[in-house]
Amino acid sequence: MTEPVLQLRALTKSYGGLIVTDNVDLNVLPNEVHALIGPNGAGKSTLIAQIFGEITPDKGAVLWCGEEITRIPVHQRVRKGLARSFQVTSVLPEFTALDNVRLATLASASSNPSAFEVAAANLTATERAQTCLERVGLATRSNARAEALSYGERRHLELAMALALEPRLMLLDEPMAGVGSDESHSLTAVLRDLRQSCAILLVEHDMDVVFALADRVSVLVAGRIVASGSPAEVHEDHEVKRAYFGEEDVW
Ligand SMILES: Nc1ncnc2c1ncn2[C@@H]1O[C@H](COP(=O)(O)OP(=O)(O)OP(=O)(O)O)[C@@H](O)[C@H]1O
Repeated sequence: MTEPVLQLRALTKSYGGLIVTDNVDLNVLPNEVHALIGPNGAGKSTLIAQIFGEITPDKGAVLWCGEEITRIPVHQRVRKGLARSFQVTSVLPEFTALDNVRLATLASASSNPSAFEVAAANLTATERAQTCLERVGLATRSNARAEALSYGERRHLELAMALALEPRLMLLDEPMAGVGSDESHSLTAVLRDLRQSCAILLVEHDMDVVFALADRVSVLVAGRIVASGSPAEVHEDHEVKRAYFGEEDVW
């Protein structure tokens, strides 16, 4: 059986009396797109932050390829191959698209390099950055300053920056938020291509995107996973319809 790249075991997090993540079990297999859906306030972003290491869970475990990483810092997770798409605000506006991606590659570089390693890394970083920009369809914009890119192009740039880390799993929290329908189609195509390189845990409200991309879907309601399965199975799940959508089928 294929070993999951990521496993969550009974992950639990509360704020005061509010249980935001309630005994969550979830796994992501290599090269699958696993969508995490749920209504506003269900706890999706809090779960992603616990996986990435920005928030420490109260109980439970995060396993990376079978190894427990529940309490290790973010940068160590990144070195292991976990990436989170950068927010638009983390793009450096006065730097070119290429330099933004080159900088992202440094996050996975050695922390104490020799001069030879620095020179080699520089060359490799440029080549790697160019390849990443090509993968997301931004090759012709590599020398444009990030501030000159459209909002949709910047979202593509964030993906290129995450890809530069050569991740085994990419965490994407609402990558389509705020983009128009043309850009949404183009980002969907990019994500479909990316899964050849890595697994994706995708938080997304747009069900067309979820159905176009996901191999599996897990549904989070009030901090609990209420269903998990193929998109078709989840679509037919009565508890999902009741808890998430009311009785109406809005898909
Ligand atoms: N630091 C915090 N302190 C107190 N409550 C918090 C904190 N962070 C999140 N919450 C609460 O936890 C719940 C889940 O929030 P979260 O942002 O994870 O939900 P979400 O599913 O990502 O929502 P959305 O789809 O709207 O982004 C919400 O009720 C939120 O108000």
